[in-house]
Order: sequence, then structure tokens, then C-alpha cells
Amino acid sequence: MSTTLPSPNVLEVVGLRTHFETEDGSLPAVNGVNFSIPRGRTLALVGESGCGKSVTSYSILRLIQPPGRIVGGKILLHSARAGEIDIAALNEKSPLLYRVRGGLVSMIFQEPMTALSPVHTVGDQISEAILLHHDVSKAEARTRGIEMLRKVGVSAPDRRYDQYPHEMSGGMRQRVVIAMALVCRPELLIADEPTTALDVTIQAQILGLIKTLQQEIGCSVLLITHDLGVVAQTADEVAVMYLGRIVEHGPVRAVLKHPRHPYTQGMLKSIPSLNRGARLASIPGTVPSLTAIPRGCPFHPRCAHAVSGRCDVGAPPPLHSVGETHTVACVRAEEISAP
Ligand SMILES: Nc1ncnc2c1ncn2[C@@H]1O[C@H](COP(=O)(O)OP(=O)(O)OP(=O)(O)O)[C@@H](O)[C@H]1O
Repeated sequence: MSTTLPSPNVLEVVGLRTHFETEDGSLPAVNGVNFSIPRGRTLALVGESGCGKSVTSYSILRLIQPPGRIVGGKILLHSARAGEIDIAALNEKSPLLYRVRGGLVSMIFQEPMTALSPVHTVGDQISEAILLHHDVSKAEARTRGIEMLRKVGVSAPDRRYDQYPHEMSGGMRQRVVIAMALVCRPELLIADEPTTALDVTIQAQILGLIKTLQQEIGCSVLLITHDLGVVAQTADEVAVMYLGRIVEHGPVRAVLKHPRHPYTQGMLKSIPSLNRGARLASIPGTVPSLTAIPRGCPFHPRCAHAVSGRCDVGAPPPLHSVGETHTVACVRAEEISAP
């Protein structure tokens, strides 16, 4: 009898394309994105505002609303509990899609109040998540919910369980959201800018908490952030996005120590914590509109290394290998940035 070993990756995104149909045409917010996340590991998706990070993460949970639509690609969840599922191909009303959302894959949003209902107690909201995905009594759901609140560091959890979100601070609410996201022991957690709305000391606590619980549960994390400092602290791998495409991808150490794409280099130069004493430089210009994506390398109009006739013609450069698992989409990577 032959047995198939489970894939080492919990998620494989293959050629994902998500477009918004507008009066100006079909806008490619996510334009052929490929990545995978090994079990138990963290991949950070980074880039400036508008580069397609959130649309990628919303696509994974099929939360894109019209006029947005997944127009191509696969989102393969290799679930240890439910087998292989192509989330992109699931019918909107498929019971499997309900099982994926909040059960196998869960999500933490930037602003906790997006995820929490103001008119229900936090306990009701946590137990609802449990009852939706597990066949347990209400009393058992309450016990599990209170235990989860304790795990995420909420003091007096049995009292807090019966409180409403507005009775809590922003940091405490984000802990409740994490409790809700992890109480069903998802195989993948998507954290979309989970600490941006919080002050700096609370940010570090929340990132630490996500990491501790990730290890305990053994889930993988897709971390969406524009903050490379957060990436350095939390992720194993990083994928840098620009105008709907991944332009650099690799282990965090390699990418942050020897960034090979001028866009990644520019982002790194603009982080105060990584540039103590050095003059901070911001990337010139702004991200172009999806209605006017530059020809050739989409970054060339903002790139100090761009060469006419090479960088501004033809199709966008594909990713090529510059290290064992380090890839970059720049035709001049070898000339401008040998480590
Ligand atoms: N409903 C919509 N209609 C048209 N375009 C949209 C819509 N929602 C998003 N977009 C476009 O998709 C692109 C990607 O947006 P996305 O929110 O994924 O960026 P992001 O990298 O997550 O930015 P941020 O850090 O600001 O959240 C942007 O150009 C945005 O304008």
C-alpha cells in the first residue's frame, strides 16, 4: 500500500491574478503572484501601500468583493485535516469554503474593531467561532474561550469574557481578535498589518504573542506588513511586492542583509531602526496607478539604476535565482548588487 506524504508547504499560491473591473478597464491588483509557505513557518509579504498585499491575502480567503475578482491561478491549501483544497476554485457556497474560513485558515486584521462586533460580548464572539467549527456544548465552548483568553494574556479572563469590545483598550481588543483567530487551531494564520494601529510597546508584545502561539499550535503565518523592522523580528522568509508582482523573495537574513532589487534596497534605506546614524533616504516618486503600469520593469521610472533600452522595454523581468532560495526580478541585479 502506498501512502502519500503531506506536502511540506501548507499553502502554495500559483500564478494568482486578482483584478478590479472598473470604468478604466480591468486593473491587475495582483498580477501573477507565486509563493509557498512551509508548515510552521512565517512568510512576510511587504511593500508600499497599494502594491497588492491586502488583495493577495483577501484572495486567499476569497473575501474579494465585486468589482474585484480572482481571474487566474491556484490557491492550494495542503491541509493536514482536510486534504488538498484549491481555494480559488471553490464554489462561493461550498461547505468547504466555510471550513477554510476561520477553521483551517484564519485572519487577523489591522484594526481590531473590523473583526469584532460592538453589540456582542467578546465571549459570545469567541464561542461562536468555536461552535461554528466544533461539535461541543455551549458550556465547553465557554471553558475553551476563557482558556484561550488566558493564553493571549487577558487578565481576569472569566470576567473579561462577558465584556463588550468597547470596554477594552486597543491592545486588549487585538488580543481578543488573536484569541478568536487561533481558538480553532488553524493551519494558516493571515495577519494583515496586525500591529499598525497599536503603539510601539504594545506592537512588540502582540508580535511576540503571535510567535509564541504559532509555535504552540504549529501553524504557519502569512504576515502582511509595510514595516521591514517587523519582518526582521518575526519572519523566516520575505516576499517583496511592487505593483501586484513579487520582485524579490528569499530568506529574511539574505534579503535584508543583501537586498538585490533596487526597490528592496530603497525600502531598507528608509527604515530608521536599521539605519542608525545613516541619512534616511526615501524612494523617489510614488507607486504608479494600475491604469498606467510602466512598460518593462514597472519600477524603472523610480529606479536610480534603470537603463534606457533595457529596463523600460518588453515584459516585466521574471524572477531569477541569485542564491539558493533567493530570487529577484531585476535584469541588472548582478551588475548593481553583488553581495
Ligand atoms: N475596490 C477596489 N476597486 C479598485 N481598485 C482597488 C479596489 N481595492 C483595491 N484596489 C487596488 O488594488 C491595489 C492593491 O491594493 P492593496 O490594498 O492590496 O494594497 P496594499 O499593498 O495592501 O496597501 P495597504 O498597505 O495600503 O493596505 C491598489 O492599487 C488599490 O487601489
